[in-house]
Amino acid sequence: MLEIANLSLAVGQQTLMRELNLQLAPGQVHVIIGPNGTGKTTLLRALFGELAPRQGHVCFAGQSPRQLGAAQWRRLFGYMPQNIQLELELSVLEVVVLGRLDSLAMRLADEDILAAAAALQALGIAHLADRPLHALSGGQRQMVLFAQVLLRDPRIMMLDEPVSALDLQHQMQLMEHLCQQTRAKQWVTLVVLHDLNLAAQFADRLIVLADGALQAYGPPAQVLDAALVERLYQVPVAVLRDGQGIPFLRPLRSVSHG
Ligand SMILES: Nc1ncnc2c1ncn2[C@@H]1O[C@H](COP(=O)(O)OP(=O)(O)OP(=O)(O)O)[C@@H](O)[C@H]1O
Repeated sequence: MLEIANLSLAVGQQTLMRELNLQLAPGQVHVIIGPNGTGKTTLLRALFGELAPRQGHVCFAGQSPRQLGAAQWRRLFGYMPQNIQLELELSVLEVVVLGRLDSLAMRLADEDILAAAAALQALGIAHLADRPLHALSGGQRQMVLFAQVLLRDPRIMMLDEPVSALDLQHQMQLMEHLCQQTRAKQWVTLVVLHDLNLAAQFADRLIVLADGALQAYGPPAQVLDAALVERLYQVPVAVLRDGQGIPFLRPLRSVSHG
């Protein structure tokens, strides 16, 4: 269990999060949604230990970052930040193997190469293995960085807008793989998404952030409705539901065009 207790975050004078309390269970996909600039990335950075909380604390399996030490704490995480700009000469396979940098001790075992190749295969991008990273498209790079973070095999998986450059097929592939691995490996998974329909389809729990505070938390079928979305984004939406009550949202244009 990843516990977030009474967590308040600030950057300079600006308070970004007030008294956040959450208990995030292993084996579940938690999708963070909310408007631009509401602190989603800041929350991930704070969990990873890049930003000290102003108040409150986090702990995993009963242990705090202070008890574990910073290096050991970060070793719990697979973290794929937003918009990574990498102009590396390394090949795709080499970049994916770097997911195991902590344990490599500057030596590559066959098993590391095989694991990287298997991750590329599982994501349908094995054909990219020998290409230099800088020669890939934005979406291809995003899939490669996902493969890299998979190779860490963390306890806590955090992905910040991992599908922002992906086409529909690769969005579904990445999210399906993430859900399946979250169940199989019992990760505590946190994903930031802006696509509310993708969030509704794949989240076990939604974490809704706005105005520096938690607005709602729970299964999408319970949490996501027109009133919440209109309040968050000031956009009118129509909401349909499938047989399981999973909402499907359609934003409505304010001016009718005929
Ligand atoms: N290092 C920093 N110094 C000053 N302000 C910052 C810093 N990092 C973030 N902020 C501010 O904190 C707020 C929250 O930023 P954050 O990146 O966490 O938002 P977000 O919810 O992830 O946004 P987006 O959906 O646009 O990615 C923004 O107003 C941003 O300008």
